[in-house]
Amino acid sequence: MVQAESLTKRYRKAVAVEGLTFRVGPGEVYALLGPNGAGKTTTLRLLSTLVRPSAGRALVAGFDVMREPIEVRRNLGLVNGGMRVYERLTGREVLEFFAGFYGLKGRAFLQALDWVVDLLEMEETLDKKVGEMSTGMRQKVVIARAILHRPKVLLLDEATAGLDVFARRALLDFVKAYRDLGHAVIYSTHVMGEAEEVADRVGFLHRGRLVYEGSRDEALALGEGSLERAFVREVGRA
Ligand SMILES: Nc1ncnc2c1ncn2[C@@H]1O[C@H](COP(=O)(O)OP(=O)(O)OP(=O)(O)O)[C@@H](O)[C@H]1O
Repeated sequence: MVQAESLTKRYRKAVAVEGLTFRVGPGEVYALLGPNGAGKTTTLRLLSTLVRPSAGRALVAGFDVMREPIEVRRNLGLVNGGMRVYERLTGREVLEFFAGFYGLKGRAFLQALDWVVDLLEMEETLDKKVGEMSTGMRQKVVIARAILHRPKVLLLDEATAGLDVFARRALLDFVKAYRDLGHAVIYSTHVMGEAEEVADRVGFLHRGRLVYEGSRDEALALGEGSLERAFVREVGRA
């Protein structure tokens, strides 16, 4: 579902991502782990066609991010921590607005709406203004608008930032549920405990390079039960 080969992004003064090669299959959560500045956000921006690679290539659902950006976007959902939502609209209005971008109108929109409302248990957000919602409700609206078109690939970038314990729980459960529908999920975070829970495989990013990749269980064994220990050990060796 996602295939990156020697993916590289250089800025004038910095190399954000260098020679990344990894794959994520259907029904798999791949956790991209690294501290701030490791290159996680840049990797997700490259995959979502928001920035162009300096070298290498990436395919999303079989489409090339450089040559077929529209098809890539059609097959992709992106959730950032701290995404803003129009405060004056209700949940339903936000979703209707975004559905328009995906060409979901009339019956198709209502079907998509039913589907996300069921999946995210967000009935109560539909007639409420975003400005009057709890952070957990807002987060559901943010996720719902990212998946209305049922993307095969879902990218989450520090998506639990600023969430309380209930909202975080709901998000982690949603990630697993979305994976169980057979979709590919890339979960980027610096919070190792979250990856321990949701990841099938993990990749450790350090200064733009993938320094380790393995199944969650392999990584846990490497760190004697702790991903954080495994991370520190592998980064130390790199
Ligand atoms: N537009 C840009 N121009 C110049 N340098 C950039 C740009 N975007 C990112 N970088 C640099 O690339 C490196 C990786 O940044 P990136 O945001 O991808 O890291 P990250 O792992 O997502 O960290 P964070 O969690 O802080 O966003 C950093 O050194 C950053 O300063």
